[in-house]
Parts: sequence; C-alpha cells; structure tokens
Amino acid sequence: MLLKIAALLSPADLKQARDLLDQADWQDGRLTAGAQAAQVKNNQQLPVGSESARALQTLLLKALEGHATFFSAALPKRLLPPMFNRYAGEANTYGKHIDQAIRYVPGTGQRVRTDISCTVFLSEPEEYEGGELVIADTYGEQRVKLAAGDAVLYPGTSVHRVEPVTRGARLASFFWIESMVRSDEQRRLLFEMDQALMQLRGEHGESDAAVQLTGTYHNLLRMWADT
Ligand SMILES: O=C(O)CCC(=O)C(=O)O
Ligand SMILES: [Fe+2]
Repeated sequence: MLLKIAALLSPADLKQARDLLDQADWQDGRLTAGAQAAQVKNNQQLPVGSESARALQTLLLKALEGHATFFSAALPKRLLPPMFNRYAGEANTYGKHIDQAIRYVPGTGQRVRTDISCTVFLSEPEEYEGGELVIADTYGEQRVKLAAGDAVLYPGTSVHRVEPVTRGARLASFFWIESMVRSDEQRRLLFEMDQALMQLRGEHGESDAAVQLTGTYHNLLRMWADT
C-alpha cells in the first residue's frame, strides 16, 4: 500500500526542522548504502548520531508517536531512527534501488526488518525542480512530490528512485518501519477497516454493528500481529 499522509509535521515542527537543517553539516549519502544502492546513490545525509540528527530525530519521533493515521497504517513494532537527506548541486539523485531488508539500529546493533519505507518531505515543491520519489507499484509508477511536512509510506519491497534535482535543494527525512503485521496485504485490510469504522462512527454514531466490527478488527489484529 502506498499512502500519503498530509501534515505529519505541524508548521511549528517544520520551522524547527528547517532551522536545524540549515545549521547542519552534510556527508556523502553512500556511506550508509548497501552495495547495489551505493552505485546509484548520489546525495547527502546528516551523519548518524550528530547533534543535529539527534535533535531532528526527537522532533520526528514525537510527531509520529501521536499520529493516528500513521499508527493505523504502519502498526509499528520497531522504527529505525529517522535519517535526513539533501539533493542539490552535484549530489542530486538516487537511482533505481530496493532498500535493504534488514538494517541495524546504530549504537545498539538491534535488527529491524524494513517492512515499510517512509519519506517525509521537508522542502516545499516550489523550492526545487525534479526530485520526485518514483515508486514502482502494482499498477505502474507513482511519482510522489509532496508539500513540506507531508509523508509517504510505501512497501519496503518496492523498487524506487529519486529523480535528479535540477534546481534548488530537496530536503527530506527517510526511515524504515518494522510492522507488527508483516504482510502488506493484511496491513492494508486492517487500515481500510479501521478507516471505514471511523467514518461509520462519525456518520452514524455508535451501534451494535460498529462494536462488532471493531471486535473483528481487533481479532484480526490479534491473529496477524507479532508484537
Ligand atoms: O529521498 C527519498 O525520498 C528516498 C531515499 C531512499 O530511497 C533511501 O535512502 O533509500
Ligand atoms: Fe530507498
């Protein structure tokens, strides 16, 4: 499932993130890429563990924690600490690749299976030319370029790339999620059911049928989740 989440970051969060990014030092993005990805990766990243990266991580994680749509779609079990990248000038693209299935949390060595990939856009679309995140989907390619503060979630199994940025700079946060529900198909069913239930309650209030369906949602989650 490819899902766009509008305004994951509030305007205040976004302003703070941009201030931190303005003062940050960048390094070659290839340092954290696997062998195949390193051949096509040409961008910059904040050094993992740097002061600015840590402050930005705290900000991002706080926004994610309280976000109902993010939780309902991702059903997160573990998160890799969010990372931050920049595409501009000579370092302006990331060619076709697939993300590594298993990544290690820096410092702890804990393994995380990358069920879901997430990009949070931190530049407005008008600030740069190009830079679309192009994701291969069951129904063809999706070209994603969102407002600053918006996010996209997509299955870790998808081949994707970032088009060259030919003007300005594209700033983003990217990270991976291991979900309690490993299957993308099952996660999608649960998300659709949860959204439909909220709509049902919003339109018709509480009812025996809504209670029963909520029970069914939780019983499916109990059957499929691995906590
Ligand atoms: O910059 C992005 O939107 C995606 C980055 C990416 O695909 C990666 O770092 O693996
Ligand atoms: Fe990627």
